[in-house]
Amino acid sequence: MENVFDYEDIQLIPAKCIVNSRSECDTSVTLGKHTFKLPVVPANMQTIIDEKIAIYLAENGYFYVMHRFEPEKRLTFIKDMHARELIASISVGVKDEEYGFIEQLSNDNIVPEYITIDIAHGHSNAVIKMIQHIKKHLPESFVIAGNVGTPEAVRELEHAGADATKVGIGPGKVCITKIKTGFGTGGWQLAALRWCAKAASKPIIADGGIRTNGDIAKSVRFGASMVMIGSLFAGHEESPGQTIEKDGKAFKEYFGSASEFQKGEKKNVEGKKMFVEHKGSLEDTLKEMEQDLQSSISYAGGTKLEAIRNVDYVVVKNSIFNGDKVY
Ligand SMILES: NC(=O)C1=CN([C@@H]2O[C@H](COP(=O)(O)OP(=O)(O)OC[C@H]3O[C@@H](n4cnc5c(N)ncnc54)[C@H](OP(=O)(O)O)[C@@H]3O)[C@@H](O)[C@H]2O)C=CC1
Ligand SMILES: Nc1nc2c(ncn2[C@@H]2O[C@H](COP(=O)(O)O)[C@@H](O)[C@H]2O)c(=O)[nH]1
Repeated sequence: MENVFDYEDIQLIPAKCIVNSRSECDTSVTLGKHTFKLPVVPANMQTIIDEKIAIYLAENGYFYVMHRFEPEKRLTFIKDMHARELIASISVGVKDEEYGFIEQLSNDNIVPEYITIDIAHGHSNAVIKMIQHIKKHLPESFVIAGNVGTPEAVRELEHAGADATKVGIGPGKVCITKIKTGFGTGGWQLAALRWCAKAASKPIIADGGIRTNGDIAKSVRFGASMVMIGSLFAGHEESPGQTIEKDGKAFKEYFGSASEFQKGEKKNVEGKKMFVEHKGSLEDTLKEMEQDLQSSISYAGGTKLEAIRNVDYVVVKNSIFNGDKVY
């Protein structure tokens, strides 16, 4: 594979501005039958999202994906979201019991608007079978399948019926897949996204490796319809993780879905736990993301996200931070 690069290696090139204020720029995106305020979704991880955050996001026009690590709560969750006239967006795995769960939803006519098949190595017959099972029993649900890192995988999952694919194996902040297995898109996630996007005929969600708000615009430039983010959404007042205090400063836990902390055992561990600085309210982060993305659209010379897709770029090989820390 030629031209391998990652987020920090790229700068997008400005085009002539056509707005008088950044507030004229529209960051909304349509995925399936619904339009959302931002092309950003907090990761479906237990220290990133819970029921309260899901309700907040849905009520305020943001996309969300609930995690799958309390399976017994999913049915009530969908019913509760629908009772509030909000979209229901859940995750499933591929183990035997998940087949029964999908059939139960179908039998009870409970149809989540979005279902994300969330496993580490999504280019597999297990995921293909689950896509087909969901499409057979819940044909109205929009199916996001992942995670993958190659054009072949994108094509196969789309062909099986996935409505969108999720790209990113190993670029996550609490991921240790790249270290423990030697595989993945860690270190070249943006190039992998471009590679996959060229093969895709349906939306792609870029997952993992976003470290700054500018990386959202770069993901859109290289083919993402939506971006899934964990670490930037960890550490908020509302975040589910445990809070600790160290040297008078507050920190919150952020752990991988394949970590020992999530699994409760040391088996096939591919994730770790870290503590991130407490960073105020989720609402402020979402607002800042929107403003930064509006600014990105203005630099792209347009008024909508699509403008970013056509801008030129340069490869600056690890130099955009000029040796500075990110923040
Ligand atoms: N995006 C990423 O880079 C990664 C994300 N994760 C996250 O961690 C969570 C747990 O993922 P996962 O372990 O897949 O979920 P599960 O523990 O639910 O495993 C799903 C199924 O896939 C099998 N499986 C898992 N990994 C592989 C593999 N490399 N090759 C073949 N079969 C495999 C498992 O069997 P068995 O366990 O017996 O092998 C199991 O049957 C998910 O939320 C996932 O998104 C994990 C790693 C990487
Ligand atoms: N390899 C692993 N990847 C994981 C694990 N838990 C979650 N993830 C992935 O990371 C992203 C979030 O990345 P970030 O850079 O924004 O923090 C998440 O959406 C998953 O795809 C894990 O235990 N191991």
